[in-house]
Amino acid sequence: MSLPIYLIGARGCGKTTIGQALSQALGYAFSDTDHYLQLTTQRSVAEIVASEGWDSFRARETESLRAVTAPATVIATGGGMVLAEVNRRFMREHGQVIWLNAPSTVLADRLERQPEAAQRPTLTGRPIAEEMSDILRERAHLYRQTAHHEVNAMQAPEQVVDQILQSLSLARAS
Ligand SMILES: Nc1ncnc2c1ncn2[C@@H]1O[C@H](COP(=O)(O)OP(=O)(O)OP(=O)(O)O)[C@@H](O)[C@H]1O
Ligand SMILES: O=C(O)C1=C[C@@H](O)[C@@H](O)[C@H](O)C1
Ligand SMILES: [Mg+2]
Repeated sequence: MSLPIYLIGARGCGKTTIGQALSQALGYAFSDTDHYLQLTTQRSVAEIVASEGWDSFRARETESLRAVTAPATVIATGGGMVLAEVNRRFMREHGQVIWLNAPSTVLADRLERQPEAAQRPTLTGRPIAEEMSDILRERAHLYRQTAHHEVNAMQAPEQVVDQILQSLSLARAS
């Protein structure tokens, strides 16, 4: 049985972009916990947070992780999935976990180009460059301790996918 592959990392590191390409390369299904929540609630992340608050969003996020977990599936997780110990343990126990790592300056640049504010509401109210620097400082150790493999997410998407395949000793399906 092929274990699920979880992609973790901060906003803008490419979990959705790389996850879709990786799933195609492997012939796996693709799921995204943020998209799953959007579909099942018919609300954006920003709307859920505005009406219920972050704690409720985080609880829903934990449910979404369990709901999308399936064999032969690449799962793009929300940037804050690693905050809860229960989520960190679940991912390590149920699959292979990949951290897409890039400096905060690169992440902030990508998010400035494509903010998608409905799915990425501000976490701190601070300018994006400062926020991403703070977020990585707070979370880097959680991404590191949760991941089985760390991949350089500054490379072109095709190279990121190849590095993940090499890390997992998996060949491309085609
Ligand atoms: N390796 C890459 N090189 C250049 N640009 C990239 C790369 N990966 C992703 N991007 C771009 O960065 C932006 C954010 O990517 P994406 O939405 O996949 O990130 P994410 O990790 O899923 O973010 P979130 O946690 O907010 O869902 C997109 O505009 C995407 O095209
Ligand atoms: O880094 C975070 O805490 C978040 C990342 C996004 O994927 C969304 O899950 C949400 O905007 C929160
Ligand atoms: Mg995403």
